[in-house]
Parts: sequence; structure tokens; C-alpha cells
Amino acid sequence: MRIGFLGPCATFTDLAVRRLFPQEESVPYLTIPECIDAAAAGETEISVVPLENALEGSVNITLDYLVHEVPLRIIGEATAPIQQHLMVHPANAGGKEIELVCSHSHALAQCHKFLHHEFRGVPSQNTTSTAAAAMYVRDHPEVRAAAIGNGLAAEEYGLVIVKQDIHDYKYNHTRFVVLSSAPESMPLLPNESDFYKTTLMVTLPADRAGALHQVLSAFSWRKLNLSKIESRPMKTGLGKYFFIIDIDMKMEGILLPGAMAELEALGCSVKVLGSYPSYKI
Ligand SMILES: O=C(O)C(=O)Cc1ccccc1
Repeated sequence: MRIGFLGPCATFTDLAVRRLFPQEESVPYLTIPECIDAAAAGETEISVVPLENALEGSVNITLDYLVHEVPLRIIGEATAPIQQHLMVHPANAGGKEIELVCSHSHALAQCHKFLHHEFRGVPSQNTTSTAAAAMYVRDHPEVRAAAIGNGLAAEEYGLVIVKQDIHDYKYNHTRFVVLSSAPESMPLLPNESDFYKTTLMVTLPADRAGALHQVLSAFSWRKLNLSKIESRPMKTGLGKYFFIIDIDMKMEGILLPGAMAELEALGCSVKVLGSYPSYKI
């Protein structure tokens, strides 16, 4: 089975795929949309991308791409602890001044306080992933840039870690989603999950007072626990939003279909983005 992931080699997504699918062939894609497209086009059976970080919130490009561009399902999720390190080219390791810090926007945000205190005034540059930043630092010793990323990236790209664990808060976890066009293609993992989630996309009827309250009550009186609710722009006009709702439960025959039918009766449109096992890795 071919597994696409946000690459290049040694991103946090790569680490997640190595933990989740150690036996499978994995294929790096340089951007999140390219990685998602690969699964939609059948180039990969599965693609894995980051969806949410405990410090920085949703990876909007993943959510929006999933909702607006491709007919894929979420077939699994994995949450992993994230440790960010600062790394430089060996030629710049002897206390030379750093003139640029580069990384994925979420990694820069996870280290915002550190950068504010230690590298005030030093420009930062977004890259498509943390490993892409490490690759850039390897290839441009003359720039005196530092990358923020994981230990495997330092090893893979021959960089020297000058400061470990620079993320601002200890509890730094990222949630990765496993996407596929075939809901049954999630390989069975050895430590079978006993925790499931269902993700719905809900669009409210236009301009109805109390509509969101009614939506929430459809879950509330059924005692369905929501673990996330987030609004995203529909991209059709200012003030037009839809909601992504995560429910701590597997799709079954009664409660969730009942809640969805109630939402539809209220005039909402409801789409299931996936009902899937959740793993801690
Ligand atoms: O860039 C990476 O390494 C990724 O996999 C995305 C990401 C970025 C920051 C924290 C977790 C995942």
C-alpha cells in the first residue's frame, strides 16, 4: 500500500507515518494540497497530513482543501507529541550570528515566545514543512539560517542542534489525519483503538436566529460529546460560514443518524467527513 505524506523526509508527518504504518511504502509530497490530491487521484491509497495543533489550532489549508476541493474521507487520526529544536549548518555552529529562522508556519508559531526573546529582530521565513526548512539550511550555509524541526531532520540533513525543546509550552501535540477515497482502506493497527470520532460539516440555514443553538441542542440532549467545533468561511461572501464538528463517537445506527436527521429537519445541510479510529502515537 502506498502512503502519501507531507514531506520531504523527516517532517513530523513522516514520523507519524513511520509509527502508524511501519511496513508500508511511503511517498513524500512537498505541500499539503499535493499530498491530498495524490489520494484523490489514486496515486496513493492513503495520504496523511497535519490537521490541528494544540498550541496553534487548525491547519486551515488541510481543512479547507478537504472540504472544498476533494471527495476524500477521514479514515483515521493520530495525535503525537511535538518537540521542536533549533538547528544550523555545521559551518555556522560555532556561535555565529543567525540571520534568518525558517520553518513551517505552525512550528514558528509554536516557538513564538522563544523567538521573541532570543531572536528579536531576526526575520523568519515560512517553508512548506519543517523538513523543507532543514533542507534549505543544509543547501545554503552562506545564508546563516536556522531551521526549526525535529531530531530526525537534524540527522537526515546533517545539521547541528543548537537548542533543544524550544516550543513555548510543554503540551505540544499535533493531530494528523489519514485520508482516503476508500473508507475501508485503513490498515488494522496492532494496538486497535477503542476510541472513535465522527467529523461532520454542517451548514446552517441562512439568517435564522438561534440556528447554532438548535444544532448544539441536537447533540446535547442525546448526550453526544463534542470535542471540537470550528467555523470556516464558505468562501462565497463575508459572514458566510460553515461548521466543522467533531463528535467523540463512531457512526452507529441510532444516535448520530438521529442527530443528523434532526439537523436536516432544521434546514441544515450535513456532510460526514469521516467516522474513524483515533490513535495516540
Ligand atoms: O512540517 C512538518 O514537519 C509537518 O509535518 C507539519 C507540522 C508542523 C509543525 C508541527 C507539527 C506538524
